[in-house]
Amino acid sequence: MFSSPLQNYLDAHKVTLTTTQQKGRSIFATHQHDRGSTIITSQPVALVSVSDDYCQHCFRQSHYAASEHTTLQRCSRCKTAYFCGMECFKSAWINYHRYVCGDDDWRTFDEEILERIVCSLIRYKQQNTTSPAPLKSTHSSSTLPNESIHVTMEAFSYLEDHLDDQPAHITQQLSELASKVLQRPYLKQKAEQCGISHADLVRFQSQSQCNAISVQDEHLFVVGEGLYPVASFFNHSCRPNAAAVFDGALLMIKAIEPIYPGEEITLAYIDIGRSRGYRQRNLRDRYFFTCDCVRCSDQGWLRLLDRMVGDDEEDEHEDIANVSRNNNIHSHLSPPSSSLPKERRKKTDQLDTLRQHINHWDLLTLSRQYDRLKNIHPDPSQPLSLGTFTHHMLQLFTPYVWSVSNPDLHYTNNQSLYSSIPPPPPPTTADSTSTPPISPCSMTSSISASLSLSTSPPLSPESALPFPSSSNSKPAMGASSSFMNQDFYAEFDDPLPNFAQPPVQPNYQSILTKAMETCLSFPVNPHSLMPSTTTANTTTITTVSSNDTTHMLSIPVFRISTLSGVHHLFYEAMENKHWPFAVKCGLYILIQYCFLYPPYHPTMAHHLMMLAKTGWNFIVNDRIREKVYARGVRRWIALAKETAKHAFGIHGCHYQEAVNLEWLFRREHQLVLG
Ligand SMILES: C[S@@+](CC[C@H](N)C(=O)[O-])C[C@H]1O[C@@H](n2cnc3c(N)ncnc32)[C@H](O)[C@@H]1O
Repeated sequence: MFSSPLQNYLDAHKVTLTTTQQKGRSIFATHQHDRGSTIITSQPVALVSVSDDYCQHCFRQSHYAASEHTTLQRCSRCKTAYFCGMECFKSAWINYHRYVCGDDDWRTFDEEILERIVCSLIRYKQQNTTSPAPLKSTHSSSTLPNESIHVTMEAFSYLEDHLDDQPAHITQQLSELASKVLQRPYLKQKAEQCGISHADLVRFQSQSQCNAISVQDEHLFVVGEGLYPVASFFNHSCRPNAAAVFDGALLMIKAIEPIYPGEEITLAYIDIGRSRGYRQRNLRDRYFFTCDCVRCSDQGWLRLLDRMVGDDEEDEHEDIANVSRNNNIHSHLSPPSSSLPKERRKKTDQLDTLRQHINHWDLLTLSRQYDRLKNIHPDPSQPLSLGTFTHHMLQLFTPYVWSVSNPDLHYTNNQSLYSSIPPPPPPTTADSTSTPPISPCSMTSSISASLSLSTSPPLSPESALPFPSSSNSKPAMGASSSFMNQDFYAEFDDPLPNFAQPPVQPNYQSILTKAMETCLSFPVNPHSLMPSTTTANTTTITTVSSNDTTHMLSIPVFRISTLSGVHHLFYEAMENKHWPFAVKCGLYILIQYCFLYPPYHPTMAHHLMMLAKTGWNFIVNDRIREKVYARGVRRWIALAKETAKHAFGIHGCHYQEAVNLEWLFRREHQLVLG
């Protein structure tokens, strides 16, 4: 039987394309895909950059992925486009740049995507021998067949367009756009010669709207938009088992759970950290379906979640939520709601309320109380506060969420997850016999943060401790075992807390179900200051304001509105280097993410890395020596490393940063453990 290039390509990657009645074409696994494995890569048929900081062809800052330095070169003709090297410049030139180099015409985003689709199609139809080189992976040395242009274009020909579902005014806009693009001098004649009509362009644009994907850099910032035909076959779930991450502009679909033969492989098209109302509206308006996943369906095991976090869009602070939430996979987010001055004032008040709650949260006391070994749990007759909620849930979620499904994290033998990864070189260059000072991690206002090893003064003379390994000398590069095999993570084997008795089954689903049931069992405070359209848990504290008037302040602990606000405060605190405050925000966000995202989701890996760095800066800058904090930071580093390894891969910046931070922590841990 004849098999097409696309079929062969999918077969080689152990997946199959099947049509189901409910979802149309869907991708199913034919073999097991381990967590962290790259299921497939996908080449774009059209790609638009929205950032000048990256090569406009491959979306990297340098031709050499490992290099931290930007080495972009400017096109000498138009002096506006940047490329990382000659190879990318040539490919971009063949693709599209030759048509627009020096052309000052302003194009909308949709116009540019459509032009690029038409250019790719013309080139393919004309069987042009000067094809641009496909994007290459810097991450893997896979022996699987690369995606040929035939595979990409065959997949493109099948893309869902939903043209019949588009409202009339949108169809009209698509038609106007198609006419405009067809007027471009470099397209008009060629399109005609290739038999590409106005109706085709209308369809392409409609396809683009329900298939295009936001391209993100490693820090989850959106750097462009692309139409990736092969990746477009994956359907959506609000609890996906795979995620799209990018190696430059090359899209990689990674398994974030073990996926077994016969299982459908799903991605999230929208940010799953949003309310049910927001998700449903976006999926309906842009993708024309009603989600029936385990979280959205009335029968799904995760159905309690939206009840807990609030399922109305009103539960969200749209503008606050947008501060750092650009991690939705598919683009064309609806614009943020208009912010009237009154609305703004309300939100500022809500942030102030949150700030007060976080200031009242006694991190040290609660960290000591909610120790898994002590089996403390909050008074079931009182509503939970931000602090009690966070510390209570931390016992249940970490490290079990990660470790139950991952024997590596049990650390019962020396073959831990480090066994194949050499430790980083000691972070000193000048004198290999002296120990460099302990230093904080740099955290700029952006999410991007890297280890800064040379700028900060030593913590104290005692910080220059020898390595805590059996010998007092530094480990040789590449020698992992003597460095990593102590019971550094022994506390991960703590017993379950009392409230998880009888023991929850050792799988993620039962832990999460137990956590949701526990949270919903706490009483609700009726005096909430936040929007309240559904039942939500709130808490009350008594505070004394500056003019000594006692106020009752209450917040809904689990709600997405609260998460959005704390998210905002987390970034604010990091920017102001207010580490204790940032740590509290980071812990609360982690717990909410444990509910909202699968544990190996890229958003989770990214947040864990931020939390690890925040924790490290807290103990270093504030010269903290409490053992309970050291344990916490150690845990965040381990989990950041573990999650980043699976979500982004060991070549990604998060994993490398976690390895470096672990190295620093281990070197200093005698100091911080006292
Ligand atoms: C990116 S495409 C995915 C592939 C698509 N099923 C196809 O046949 O080409 C997106 C479209 O797939 C369908 N789809 C994706 N996820 C779905 C889901 N969970 N339930 C129902 N339809 C879904 C919707 O029609 C949506 O507009």
